[in-house]
Amino acid sequence: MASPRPIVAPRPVVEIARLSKTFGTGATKVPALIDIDLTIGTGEVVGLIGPSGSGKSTLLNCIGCITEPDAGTIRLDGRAIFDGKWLIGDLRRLRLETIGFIFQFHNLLPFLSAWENVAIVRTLMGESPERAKARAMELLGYLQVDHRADALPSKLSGGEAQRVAIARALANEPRIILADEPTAALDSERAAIVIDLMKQVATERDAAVIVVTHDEKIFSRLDRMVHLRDGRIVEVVS
Ligand SMILES: Nc1ncnc2c1ncn2[C@@H]1O[C@H](COP(=O)(O)OP(=O)(O)OP(=O)(O)O)[C@@H](O)[C@H]1O
Repeated sequence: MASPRPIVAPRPVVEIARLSKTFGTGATKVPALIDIDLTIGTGEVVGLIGPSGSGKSTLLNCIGCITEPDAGTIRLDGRAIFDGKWLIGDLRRLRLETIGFIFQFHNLLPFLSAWENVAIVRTLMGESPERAKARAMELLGYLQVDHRADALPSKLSGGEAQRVAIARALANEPRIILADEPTAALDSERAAIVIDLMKQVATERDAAVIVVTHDEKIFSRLDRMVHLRDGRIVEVVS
């Protein structure tokens, strides 16, 4: 009999303090994030909610080390990443090792099969092609889409493509999964399955999942909803 999974207290994976970001200068100045404080732990699926232009994508991109904040601090998986400036020289490698990205329109490479789209992440990390394929097949199996491993993205349904995209986001065993409108192209049932899968991934793999979404049909499945308005957190609903 398999031994039960030990109960582990959540630990912070994303720690943000007083984070600010302004785009442009002078008359075109836009404060996109103002004094953001947010801590997200293992096992959590957190939604970033708010009207268009409220700063959701900017916050996701700062956590993903794609956009450089102006001020504040970011710690990812216990490591200081930003403190008024980047503290890590190779941000590309940091992203490759720590973060999995999932996008609205899955962003799979159209000329690679489902398994190749997943395996490429492992080969970029230096793994041999054989091992990378084996790992890709395992992840596609975990997401119950391995029967479509040889299909090109254009031949996958929306739900299948999003599962492959999640498998790809997991390929580097990230502690942090960032998803930008991952369910916008899916119907209610498939959207619910995708969010439940993310919750399963967060719990089983000690990861934190952050989802930017306008999709009201998934709100009830999120552990926490962080509401942004004009660059500030105005409400957090658990
Ligand atoms: N690269 C940029 N250059 C200038 N302004 C920007 C840039 N990116 C975002 N902004 C501005 O920063 C503010 C926050 O934008 P952001 O994209 O984070 O909002 P959002 O909540 O994700 O919006 P949406 O729901 O429409 O995607 C907006 O006023 C936007 O116009």
